[in-house]
Parts: sequence; C-alpha cells; structure tokens
Amino acid sequence: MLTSKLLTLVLVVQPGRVLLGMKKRGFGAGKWNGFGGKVQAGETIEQAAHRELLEESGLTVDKLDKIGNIKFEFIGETEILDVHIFRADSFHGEPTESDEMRPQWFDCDKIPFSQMWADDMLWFPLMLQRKKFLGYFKFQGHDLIVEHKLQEVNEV
Ligand SMILES: Nc1nc(SCCc2ccccc2)c2[nH]cnc2n1
Repeated sequence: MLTSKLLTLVLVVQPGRVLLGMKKRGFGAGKWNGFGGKVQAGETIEQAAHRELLEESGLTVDKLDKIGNIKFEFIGETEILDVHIFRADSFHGEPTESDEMRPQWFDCDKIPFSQMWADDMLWFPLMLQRKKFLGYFKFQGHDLIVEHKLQEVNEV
C-alpha cells in the first residue's frame, strides 16, 4: 500500500530569471531546485511553503500562486511524494545561503536542467508560461523516469 507525503516547492520568478538553490544535503542533494520541504502537522500547505522558503532562502513573499501538483513514485518505495508547487513573482529580502540551500539566479534560457531532477525540464516551461499543471512521474532510482503523465489544467 502506497502512502503519500505532502511536500512544497516554491519557484521565485522575476522577468527573465528564476531563483534556484543548490541542495547541500538530504533528499535531492547536489541538484538545483526550488525551495521547499515537508508540511508539518498543524500548518497548511501554503504556510509550509512560506516557512520553507524563508528557512531555505531567507526570502518572504506577499503572495504564492498555486501553479501545480506533481506526484512522484520511486519504484520499491512505499511513499509517494505529493509535491505542491507555487510561484512567487516578487519577494522581500536578499537570497541567503542556508545550511540546506545555496541560492543563485539563473536566466530563464540557461536553467541548469542537467543538474536538476529529470522531470523539471518537462514542467518548467509550463511554470514559466504561467500555466497550471498536474503531473505524475514514476522514477527508477533518482535519475530515470520510467513513466509519466503531465496535463495542463485550469485549476490545481
Ligand atoms: N523539482 C523536483 N523536486 C522534487 S522534490 C521537491 C520537494 C522537496 C522534497 C524534499 C526537500 C525539499 C523539497 C522532485 N522529486 C522528483 N522529481 C523532482 N523534481
């Protein structure tokens, strides 16, 4: 029986550039990614997204737009990752390295997909065009996608 784990992911996007963080340890270490993590008991998914963004990047945002939901299955593991993805177009503060993440701005035409999760190159273009999407990716290990679905939706 597969159980699911609620996770958040926030992409801070400004005209022509996106803020990513190099994950320094734990799940996804060595990959550039948005900022996020687990949803704790007693907080909403959006509250968790704000909290993890602040903890990992030093930034606060007035508004998070819900732009996607992707479920990730890893063959042989019983927990499905249920990742709720948000976009922020403005922020307060300065991107600051944390013990989890080293933040860096990337031009939208120079996103380091070869150093990111393999699914990102499939849904980042939707995120950058402000489209909303639902996805499912089945991984064999952390690098091979053996099955996936990705659809644009009007509401996440
Ligand atoms: N972009 C992306 N992100 C994740 S996990 C994001 C949620 C997370 C989980 C743990 C710590 C921090 C953030 C992925 N997994 C498989 N493909 C993936 N692509």
